[in-house]
Amino acid sequence: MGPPLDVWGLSPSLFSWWTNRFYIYSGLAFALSLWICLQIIFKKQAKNSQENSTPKATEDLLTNGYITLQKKQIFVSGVKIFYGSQTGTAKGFATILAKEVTSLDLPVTVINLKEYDPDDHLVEEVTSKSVCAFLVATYTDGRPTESAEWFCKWLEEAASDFRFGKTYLKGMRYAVFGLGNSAYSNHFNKVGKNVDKWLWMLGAHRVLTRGEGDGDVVKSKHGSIEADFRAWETKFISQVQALRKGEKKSCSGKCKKGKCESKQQGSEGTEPGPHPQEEQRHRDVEEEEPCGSTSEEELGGDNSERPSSVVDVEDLGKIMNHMKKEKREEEHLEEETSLFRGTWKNEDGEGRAMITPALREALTKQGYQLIGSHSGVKLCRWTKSMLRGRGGCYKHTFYGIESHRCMETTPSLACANKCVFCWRSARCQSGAP
Ligand SMILES: Cc1cc2nc3c(=O)[nH]c(=O)nc-3n(C[C@H](O)[C@H](O)[C@H](O)COP(=O)(O)O)c2cc1C
Repeated sequence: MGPPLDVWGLSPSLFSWWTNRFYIYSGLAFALSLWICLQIIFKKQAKNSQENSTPKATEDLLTNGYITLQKKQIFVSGVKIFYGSQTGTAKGFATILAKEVTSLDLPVTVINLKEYDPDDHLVEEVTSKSVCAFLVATYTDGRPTESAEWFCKWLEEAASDFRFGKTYLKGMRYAVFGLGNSAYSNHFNKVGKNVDKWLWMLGAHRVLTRGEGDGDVVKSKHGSIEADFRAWETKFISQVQALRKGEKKSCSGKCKKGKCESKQQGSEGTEPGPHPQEEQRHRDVEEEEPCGSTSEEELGGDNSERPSSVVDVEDLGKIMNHMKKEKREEEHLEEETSLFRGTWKNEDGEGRAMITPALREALTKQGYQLIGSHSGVKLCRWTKSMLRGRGGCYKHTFYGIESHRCMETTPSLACANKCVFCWRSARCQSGAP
């Protein structure tokens, strides 16, 4: 028994509170935790409803009382339409296409190739996020229009110049529509084919198979050059819409050989894939998937690789056998070669080294003997040819010069010109001092 109430001077109610204090404390603690839980739930609900009420890409999120601006990702910033026209057909098509693109609410620029300097501006397309459409006509002997002459010349040279490399235009997205007439069977649409091929060789990403406009109404795929263009234009617009949403069409295997450029390049690999419904929609619109296969086939090579700019004929067999390995090495070599212009130093840290480890490895593999860090030398392939009884080079055949006894050299590995064929070595071969 505890002491009597009077002893503590407590009233009976206070006493009962005191004896039941444990239950009262527990009750209070429970009520407090319940209140906290409810607060958390209400806050979460409020946040969710706010998130759902505004599109994710454009919303300004209220977080902890601070406004955070979330950037909208732009997949296509606009469309640039380049045309090479003589009698106005390509120009007219460019105007029609521009109107269609404008209706998508996308900025569009129509550019006459005559007023465009690829040397200054083409590389901008790598980062511009534009989609470039080329509408180019073919003229006599497969030549471009006067207005597109310089552009084509530049592109052709760049595509075969290893200094530009196979990734010069990586990131650029393009589609080509060629205008021609199949009556000129030998050169039908040659300019369109070439522009498509050269851009591809420079690493640009073809977003749509090349369109071929045929002025011969009998042979034209859609009945006329205008109909050919309309069919291509529909595909192009559909493709731009898909790209704009950040979609990347997958290959359904409809393209030739079942190969899809989008798979090979992977340059847009970060972009999310298409929704099944969207994909179906595109299939409905298109006769074939917009994956490019043209240039790869024209070049007759493995689709997985762009053609190499420098191929030693003697090593062709080996190169073919080790295509992928070579490609990796060439990229490495390209990287290392660019160091000549910059900061690479030799092992002693003195001045610029003339040969990098990667270049050394590549040249050794091609059969060159390296001299110091500056030169390379290799037995002329005609020497082997002569020894095998297969004849010598033209200098021997025509002029009796025993050039096969000479050695093919790369006089200076540090030469800034990087000519594909070195005339100094040619002089050496011909026996000149
Ligand atoms: C003189 C002349 C030569 C042509 N040569 C070719 C040719 O070699 N290959 C080809 O596919 N089309 C050739 N064509 C067809 C044109 O490419 C075709 O008419 C095209 O639509 C012209 O486009 P443009 O009006 O924009 O200049 C030639 C047309 C003309 C008038």
